[in-house]
Amino acid sequence: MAYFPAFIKFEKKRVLIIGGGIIAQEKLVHLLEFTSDITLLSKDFTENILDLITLNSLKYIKKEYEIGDIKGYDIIIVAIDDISLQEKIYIETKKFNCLCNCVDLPNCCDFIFPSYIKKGDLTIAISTSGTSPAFAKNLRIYLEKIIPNNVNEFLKKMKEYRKTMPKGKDRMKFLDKQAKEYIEKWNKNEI
Ligand SMILES: C[C@@]1(CC(=O)O)C2=NC(=C\c3[nH]c(c(CCC(=O)O)c3CC(=O)O)Cc3[nH]c(c(CC(=O)O)c3CCC(=O)O)/C=C3\N/C(=C\2)[C@@H](CCC(=O)O)[C@]3(C)CC(=O)O)/[C@H]1CCC(=O)O
Ligand SMILES: NC(=O)c1ccc[n+]([C@@H]2O[C@H](COP(=O)([O-])OP(=O)(O)OC[C@H]3O[C@@H](n4cnc5c(N)ncnc54)[C@H](O)[C@@H]3O)[C@@H](O)[C@H]2O)c1
Repeated sequence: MAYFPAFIKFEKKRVLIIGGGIIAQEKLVHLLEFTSDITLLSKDFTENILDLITLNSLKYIKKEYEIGDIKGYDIIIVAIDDISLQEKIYIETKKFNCLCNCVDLPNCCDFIFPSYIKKGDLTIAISTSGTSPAFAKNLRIYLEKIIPNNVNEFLKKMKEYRKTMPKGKDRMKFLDKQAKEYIEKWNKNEI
């Protein structure tokens, strides 16, 4: 079944990453752009993860996973190199009101990580529904090069218009025209 693309508010959401290797590190780096309420639990951690823990004052627990460790968290990322334990943890998460992502098992993911571009208020998320993460990554690299760096300045202007102009058809038309003109200029390399 296809995944519904949504942007999740992380406010008041407690995140637990299980695992302390390369993939846990990649997921951590991405999550840190959106929240710092992240706890890590693992038998061991890479030096880079330990640096990120210190830099962002994150909580961490150095131990082997035991049943019950996921209790109290809202979002669980299972980034261990033990696939059968990933599945067991996913099944365990179903007893709790939380969302789980297992890095090796798309079938055991309530959500998947997209490849994404973030430039100020603009976020573009790319997913291949798990079919080809390598393609998602390379499409992200391609799009990153063509999206103008000053796009957030344009968005700030649009935000101001939406704040100051009265709601209604005239405002809708005006905003649509501004957006259309910005993209036309971008196409003509005039930005
Ligand atoms: C996008 C990105 C986001 C992120 O990680 O934040 C992400 N994977 C990235 C990179 C990447 N992952 C893998 C490669 C090697 C090449 C390849 O396999 O293609 C590369 C490329 C590289 O690293 O160069 C291997 C891999 N990945 C998964 C499996 C398990 C499986 O498929 O069964 C295996 C096999 C493991 C093995 O066999 O060892 C599973 C998932 N990986 C996803 C996301 C989700 C689906 C996203 C989608 O819908 O496309 C999903 C389902 C679950 C999840 O992780 O949430 C990030 C790029 C970030 C960026 O740079 O922009
Ligand atoms: N989804 C993706 O994007 C993606 C991409 C590539 C690889 N993978 C998969 O991700 C998994 C992790 O890869 P990695 O390179 O980070 O591995 P790794 O060996 O570097 O790290 C595994 C970590 O899990 C911890 N761990 C293992 N069993 C544990 C347990 N019972 N309790 C607590 N901690 C435990 C280890 O201590 C280690 O820190 C692999 O199975 C790999 O196939 C996923």
